[in-house]
Amino acid sequence: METTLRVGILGGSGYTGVELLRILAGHPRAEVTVVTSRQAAGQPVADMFPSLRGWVDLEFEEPDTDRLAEGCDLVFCGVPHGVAMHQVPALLDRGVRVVDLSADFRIADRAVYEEWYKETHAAPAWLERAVYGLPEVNTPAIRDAALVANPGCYPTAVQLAFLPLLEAGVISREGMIADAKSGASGGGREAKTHLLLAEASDSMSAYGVAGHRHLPEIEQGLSRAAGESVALTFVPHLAPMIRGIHADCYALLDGEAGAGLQDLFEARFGGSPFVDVMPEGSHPGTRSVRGSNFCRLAVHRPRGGRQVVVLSVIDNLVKGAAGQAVQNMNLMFGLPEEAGLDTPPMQP
Ligand SMILES: NC(=O)C1=CN([C@@H]2O[C@H](COP(=O)(O)OP(=O)(O)OC[C@H]3O[C@@H](n4cnc5c(N)ncnc54)[C@H](OP(=O)(O)O)[C@@H]3O)[C@@H](O)[C@H]2O)C=CC1
Ligand SMILES: CC(=O)N[C@@H](CCC(=O)OP(=O)(O)O)C(=O)O
Repeated sequence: METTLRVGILGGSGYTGVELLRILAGHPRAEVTVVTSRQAAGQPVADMFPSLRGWVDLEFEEPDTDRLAEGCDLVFCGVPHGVAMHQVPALLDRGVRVVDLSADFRIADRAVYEEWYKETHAAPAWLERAVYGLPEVNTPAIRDAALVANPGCYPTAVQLAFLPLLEAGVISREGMIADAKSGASGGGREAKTHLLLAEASDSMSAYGVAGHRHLPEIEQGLSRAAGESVALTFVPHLAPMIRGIHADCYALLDGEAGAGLQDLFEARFGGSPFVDVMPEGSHPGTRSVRGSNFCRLAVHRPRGGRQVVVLSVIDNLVKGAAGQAVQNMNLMFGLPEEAGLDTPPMQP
């Protein structure tokens, strides 16, 4: 008889938490047994999120390591960075496998983490053992991992766009640019002035141009793919939408390598169920992936010149967070990679 995986969500009242609950409600082999929130402890989940009435019959609980360790085979950690590194090791020590959605275990080099996150890392030994959870790169290691560091939303969109080009060595290491726009849910559910409707809607603004904390994570992934250090100019924007990331990724081709770019991308992602390489010259919108775990890519080479432009769209809460986390869970427990995730995007 097939067993059901018992799953906990630490930080279940946030945007990634409720997205995990939505996805897992339709998962054939996993059941959420514990969901935590300090502020909503004792409150039925469906009272806070009426969208889950009839699907989730649980109450939020205070975060408690014993309860999570006894009730769960795997815990998704959806708490802020700087918090996760204090809570994850105790679960791992109890034999629970963890997918951490925060940034705390994504950057292998402790000094780089501490420089960008302005925190002393509380669990450096686990930093070394964590597996970076981009399945399109790391599937074998993810299968065996105790701790998976789920990638950030911008890093997912940007890395998938550049990986085939770097792995094949067809672009210059100079002048790589990622110009990316994110929906407001990327900023989390906590009240923040710049995310108020009257601030974020009907306007768009760049931020973090001098250095966003996702830059070292993206450069780490791109450098691993290239086999040498890669630098990037990364400009994130807050866009007037709720979900979605649209990343325009620019690079200069080396020599005459451009002719087979479409074939290169199709071959690279031929075995990746959640990466869709669209017909050459397509313009995918964020709506084409909304609510789904897909990344859609479109390769352009304007006027047949040296410039290559790869458009990459994801839903920040799904392929950029909760969906990718479930994809990682599926790999860790030998389940079909698409389990719980094989639903089409929402249109409109
Ligand atoms: N939003 C997005 O698109 C993405 C987010 N992420 C990352 O995923 C994580 C969760 O993000 P998101 O859901 O947006 O964040 P939210 O701010 O929406 O939710 C945070 C959750 O963590 C809980 N929490 C906060 N502080 C603590 C604490 N000290 N101890 C225990 N629980 C705590 C909150 O509940 P309570 O305060 O009631 O305990 C809440 O459930 C973050 O690390 C984020 O950076 C990653 C990729 C994309
Ligand atoms: C629009 C917005 O504010 N986006 C967030 C990034 C999203 C996120 O949660 O990043 P981590 O996964 O690394 O935590 C930001 O720029 O900080």
